[in-house]
Amino acid sequence: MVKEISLGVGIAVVIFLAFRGINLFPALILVGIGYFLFNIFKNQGLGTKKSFNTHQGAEESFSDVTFEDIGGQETAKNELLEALEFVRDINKVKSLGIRPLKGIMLSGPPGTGKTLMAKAVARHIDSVFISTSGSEFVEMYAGVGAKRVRELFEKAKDSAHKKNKTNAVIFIDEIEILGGKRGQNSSHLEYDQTLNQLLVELDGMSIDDEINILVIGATNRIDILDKAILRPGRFDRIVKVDLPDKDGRHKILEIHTRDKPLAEDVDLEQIAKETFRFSGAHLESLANEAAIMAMRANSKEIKSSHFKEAIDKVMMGEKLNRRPRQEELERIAYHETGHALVAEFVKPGSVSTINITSRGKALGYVRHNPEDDHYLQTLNYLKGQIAICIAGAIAEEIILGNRSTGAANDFEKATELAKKIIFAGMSDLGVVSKDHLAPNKVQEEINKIITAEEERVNQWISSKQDLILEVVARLLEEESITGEEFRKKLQIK
Ligand SMILES: Nc1ncnc2c1ncn2[C@@H]1O[C@H](COP(=O)(O)OP(=O)(O)OP(=O)(O)O)[C@@H](O)[C@H]1O
Ligand SMILES: [Zn+2]
Repeated sequence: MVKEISLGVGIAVVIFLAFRGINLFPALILVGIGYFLFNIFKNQGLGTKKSFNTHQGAEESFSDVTFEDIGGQETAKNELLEALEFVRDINKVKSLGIRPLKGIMLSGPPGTGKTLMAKAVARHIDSVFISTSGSEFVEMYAGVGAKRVRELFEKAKDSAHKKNKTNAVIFIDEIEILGGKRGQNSSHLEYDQTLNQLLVELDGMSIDDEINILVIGATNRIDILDKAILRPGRFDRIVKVDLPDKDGRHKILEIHTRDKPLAEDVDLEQIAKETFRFSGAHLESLANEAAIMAMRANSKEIKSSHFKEAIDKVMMGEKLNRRPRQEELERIAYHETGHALVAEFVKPGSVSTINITSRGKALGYVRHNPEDDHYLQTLNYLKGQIAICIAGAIAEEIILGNRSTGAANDFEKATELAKKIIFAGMSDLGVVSKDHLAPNKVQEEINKIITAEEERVNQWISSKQDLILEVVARLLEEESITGEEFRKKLQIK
């Protein structure tokens, strides 16, 4: 309606000016500018009714997730529960004059259960749960983001009122999008206002408010957050959520298979061992994929073999349609067998599967039986890992006479490992500082470390060429070979 009126007025002005014999050009420009401004106001929500809607991106729900539904993450869960005492015991907190808990920052890689935790928190303190994402606040027009932040907090209070609750949890996923460092360049002006508004809301919250709001942010880039957001009285609890360890993976698998018919031969602990570096989201998808494999095989139960297939699928993505040429496959087989052989030398019993079926990005792969997760790495361990990394290329070289580009990634990894040795003070350079070591010195030492490993690997591979030929023949036939079978052949040779 407003739009029609303003257009009408514009046209009337133009006609009037035309009658007066005045040059139309400036008038048209004026009308244009008017129309442009009108649109800006409209989008800012000053011109039309629509804008008074509450923030559309935020979703309100009641959370039925409990802390029991979250596998592993014991440290994170305990930290959260401890922090929540403050919310549950609000009267004590008040009487002692303790600063109320306003914000918690969950920091960690994708798929590790940050959203689940926020939901469990909401349930634990019996509150409404409003969730949104940092990306919802990014708009072209100045002020829109800030307005949405205001609306978000209004909505939280409103919902709590309507549901007769005294607590509300606001969950902001990907908070780094709106809470990134301010003032880095002028186009960040919009984010600045949005972030400022969030800080204003947090600072404005008081222990005497009728509704207690707890804001939970989640990010996998805590390094790029504006420091202001993490200050006391804002998101001053940082809870780290890591990839699950073996035990955690086991518990997560139990959670996601509790309603599924598992066959006798399924050993969740073994699966947990084989899914090193899987996130909770990967494990959830693994359980689902295994069930799909069982359905395809017309099986009423999910068997160990279905899990094995599902692990490969989740790990490497869908099988590619394109089958590599025979000579390419052969090269891949030599390469992977090289990795596997050295892995067995470095740590007997560590190979779980060798596979040359091309899946996802990697052409072939060796799956390792990961040992217990460990947090400290010895020099011998790191050297062994370097040897395993470069073994693929060396096998190609010894047997086929040259290396290929397929090993580029392996060498990158080997270089990283060598750097770890150097900067942990475990190389011949002794204890060194990153800042004071000339790059060519570092490179020299990297070369030295890798060359020493190349010698070991050369010997190992040269001494087992017969075995490698045999395994490769088998791989070309069957596409994969199990660790047990591989070790049997290794013992005979
Ligand atoms: N610790 C866990 N226990 C049980 N299930 C989990 C766990 N972690 C993740 N999951 C599963 O993965 C799914 C995705 O997890 P969630 O969305 O909580 O991760 P997130 O850390 O918020 O990820 P993102 O950073 O990508 O938003 C969950 O719905 C759940 O099925
Ligand atoms: Zn490789």
